[in-house]
Amino acid sequence: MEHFQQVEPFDYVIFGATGDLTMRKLLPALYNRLRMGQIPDDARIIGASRTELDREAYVARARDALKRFLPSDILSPELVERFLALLNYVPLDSSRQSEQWDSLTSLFTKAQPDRVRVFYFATAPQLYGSICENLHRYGLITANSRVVLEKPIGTDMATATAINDGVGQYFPEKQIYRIDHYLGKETVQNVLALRFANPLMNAAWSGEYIESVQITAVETVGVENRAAYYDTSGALRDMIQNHLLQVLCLVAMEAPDSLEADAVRNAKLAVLKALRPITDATAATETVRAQYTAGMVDGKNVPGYLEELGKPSATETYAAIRAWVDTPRWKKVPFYIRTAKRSGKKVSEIVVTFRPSATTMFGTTPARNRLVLRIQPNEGLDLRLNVKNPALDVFNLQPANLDTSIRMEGGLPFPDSYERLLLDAVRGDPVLFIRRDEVEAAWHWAEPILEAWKHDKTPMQTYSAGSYGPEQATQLLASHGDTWHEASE
Ligand SMILES: NC(=O)C1=CN([C@@H]2O[C@H](COP(=O)(O)OP(=O)(O)OC[C@H]3O[C@@H](n4cnc5c(N)ncnc54)[C@H](OP(=O)(O)O)[C@@H]3O)[C@@H](O)[C@H]2O)C=CC1
Ligand SMILES: O=C1O[C@H](COP(=O)(O)O)[C@@H](O)[C@H](O)[C@H]1O
Repeated sequence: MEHFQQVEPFDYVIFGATGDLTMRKLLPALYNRLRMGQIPDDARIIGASRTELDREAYVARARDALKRFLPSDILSPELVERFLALLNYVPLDSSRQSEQWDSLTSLFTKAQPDRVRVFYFATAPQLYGSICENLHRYGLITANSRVVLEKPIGTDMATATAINDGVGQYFPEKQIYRIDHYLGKETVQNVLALRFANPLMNAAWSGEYIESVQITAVETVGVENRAAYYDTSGALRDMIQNHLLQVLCLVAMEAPDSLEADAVRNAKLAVLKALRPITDATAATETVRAQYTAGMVDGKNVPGYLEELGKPSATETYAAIRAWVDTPRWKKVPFYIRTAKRSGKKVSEIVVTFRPSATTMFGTTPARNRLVLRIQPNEGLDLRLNVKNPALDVFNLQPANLDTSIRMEGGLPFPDSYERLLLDAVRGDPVLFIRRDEVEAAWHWAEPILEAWKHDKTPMQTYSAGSYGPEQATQLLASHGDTWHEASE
């Protein structure tokens, strides 16, 4: 099975090796891929960060992280030891020139020059340029090297350009892998299968049949220990400019010629470029922003955003936007996007509502067909159709739901989105990573909204933690005769 094919031997250098992302996501994901037989025993994972640790101390941290972030039933002592044997650690301030780099370069002196080398930047984006400069200075970049960039790629166009220029000076675009973990989700990739492998869907996938699209990613967590980062970001930068626009692209794009990286990225780019600008003049009617106040989530009282932060802030923890894709396919189809912290539940989904049937033969108007693609949790899809109500002699209708779960073969749990992406970088397959022009097109659309918000064109609303969001978000849809789909429906 291709899914379980072993990749070629590689060296993965993780900058930011002691950080939250590495411990919570990257090491557990790599362990899981070793467990699946995809990582050869002569692969190497080299952690680098400033904290002075020897290899043993780093391995102890990694061992704890696996225990903490993976279910115990998948942690076999033998596999854990095999995984830990791949680890090395180098204390290194990667943004400065120093002899500390010699420890890293010495690990590569005997390495075959064509062995795959992945440099993963799990650290602050302002360091990316100087890390690349040092990688170049110390002769670490080879023809078979790739660099993986974590989000955020900037907080606006100017900062994104600075990051991309800084990295682009040392790595050609084809060696740069900008990660968006939503593209690593199986159920997000499934949008392509559903649309293009099913003539039934493909034929109906346009404004002729589709009335509206909703893309939701809401979560119960607040900003917790990431408050310092989040307050400089907010819902639009943190989730919409990247993850949710990428999902929108997959829903709205024209069929790519193939699944080759540039074919898919060109198709997504065309969507991003077709997004209707939202400006100071339209922000008030097309966008909603809000902050959570104290409330109850999962049966527990939780404080409001400003209380958590301990200072005033104009950062939104909720955003809802009515977006328009100005292409012939999507004429008159609103795309509603929303994201929230401290929502009543954690749900990511795409809801496609079809136009009503024009038939009058049943006396009543049939309910609209509706397709719900559950990204998470309960990964699957649900298609609402109309059938005859069998309990009645007269022709009356009732809704019938074709609901199916998407499951892993053999009942395996869904892989974490990082698993696939981490190894795609080794394989040299950038299809699920973001090209520079996509990042820029996304900022081109998002930045004027942020500007309008800065000018207070859209008032900051509030919502209670644990609720569905502010009333104004309901109004955003009501003005088009729509309602948000809430996952329990
Ligand atoms: N945590 C998460 O869930 C997510 C994080 N990200 C992104 O991933 C990146 C890392 O996030 P996160 O792990 O949370 O952050 P942390 O603050 O937890 O970790 C930052 C890491 O960078 C290291 N570091 C800082 N400065 C240097 C330096 N000059 N040279 C070498 N290493 C350095 C730190 O170690 P030391 O102090 O020892 O140097 C630490 O290992 C950020 O860009 C973040 O936006 C993206 C999505 C989710
Ligand atoms: O990138 C991010 O995503 C998470 C939500 O990811 P999910 O896979 O759990 O839906 C979000 O919590 C975080 O703020 C954001 O930076």
